[in-house]
Amino acid sequence: MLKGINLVYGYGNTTLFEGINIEVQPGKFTVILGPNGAGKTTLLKILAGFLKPREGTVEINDQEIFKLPAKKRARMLAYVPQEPETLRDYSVWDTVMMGRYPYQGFLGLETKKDFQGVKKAIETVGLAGYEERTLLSLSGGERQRVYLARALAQEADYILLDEPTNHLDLFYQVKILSLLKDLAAQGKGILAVLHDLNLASFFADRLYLFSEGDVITGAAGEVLTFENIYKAYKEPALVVNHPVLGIPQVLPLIINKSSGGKTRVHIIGGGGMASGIMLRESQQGAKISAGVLNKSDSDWQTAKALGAEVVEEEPFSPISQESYRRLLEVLKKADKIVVAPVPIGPGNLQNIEALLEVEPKKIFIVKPEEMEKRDYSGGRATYIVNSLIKAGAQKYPEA
Ligand SMILES: Nc1ncnc2c1ncn2[C@@H]1O[C@H](COP(=O)(O)OP(=O)(O)OP(=O)(O)O)[C@@H](O)[C@H]1O
Repeated sequence: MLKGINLVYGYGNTTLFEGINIEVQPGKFTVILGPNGAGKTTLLKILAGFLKPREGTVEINDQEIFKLPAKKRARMLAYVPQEPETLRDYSVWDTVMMGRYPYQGFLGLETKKDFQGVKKAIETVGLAGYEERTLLSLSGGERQRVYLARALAQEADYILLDEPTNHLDLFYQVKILSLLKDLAAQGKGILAVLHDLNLASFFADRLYLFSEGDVITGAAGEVLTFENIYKAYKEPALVVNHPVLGIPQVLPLIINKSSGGKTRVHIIGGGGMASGIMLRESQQGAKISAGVLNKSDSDWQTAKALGAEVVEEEPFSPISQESYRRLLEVLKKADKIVVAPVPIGPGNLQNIEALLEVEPKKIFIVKPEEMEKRDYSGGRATYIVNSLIKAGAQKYPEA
């Protein structure tokens, strides 16, 4: 196991992070995420033994990394930088051969094993035929694969990589991350700094998300939540569960937030049924509100991400008197109220009952003809909706 224990670091008088603990397990693919300048590269360099922390220590297989002789350390741990500070124009072959240095004696004589290791590493990253090319003649993505090949040739137990995909096209990103995942499956401990939350969600066994000088850790489903992402990046994003893979996928908001609009649209939803409507109304310039929604519900996340006013309750809690009072206030302010095609159980029944207190003409119901099918309130919701329609409520137009 590679462990960073109670790490404290800062440059000059500043403190970048304090008391960080991180574990890289053999057989696992671990990923560090976080905003620009959070300290990801710094942490990686500390774990690789290149920077000494102000406090805390790094242990590799129970030995303190800073006490290990360089060659021994290099047999245990390989580091793949983003781009080395000074780039000498070595050939691809010679660069990858540098990975064999920890196995070579004083005279640096290359053995058959070194030769085979380099050849195999170059093939693995898809650069066979490039052996004689020099680094400066390569594209950024090809160069990145050379550094990865050098780390593979090093045959270390742990591979630490700083943004190994940042120059790669989407398909090479997936290829390289799949390769790292395979290496983890073969028993290596892989730690990579990534920026792409969705690829991290797919590939990582464990995530560390830098957030306000600390790290949030766990599996993708635990770390990549609306709240954690907002806390770390100070930006709202939609987090949706991938329908097939069942992992979180993060969509940055590249649409208008709802703050500027004049028309107030309130949306009653839940369970993701209202997210599309919220996005549509928001894009059309409405100032939206939503609720009552349970916190962390996917519609709640969307509403929050869009900057909507949300009447909210704790997860799985019924609507309290206070929330109901707030709901009525928000409904009265709204110019338009949209009822999404949600199943109506006891919680949402109160949302529907509240509609009896507002002007029916401003109510729009999605697929009212299917109301009965999703009514789990013993017919009460259908009765209310039908009477609202009689009094002037309308069908919400399909997108
Ligand atoms: N040698 C240095 N001297 C002073 N400040 C530094 C030094 N190296 C990094 N920093 C600062 O420390 C902070 C963290 O840098 P680091 O490179 O670890 O961040 P990062 O999370 O990897 O960022 P990015 O996502 O932009 O690559 C940044 O504000 C950076 O400017």
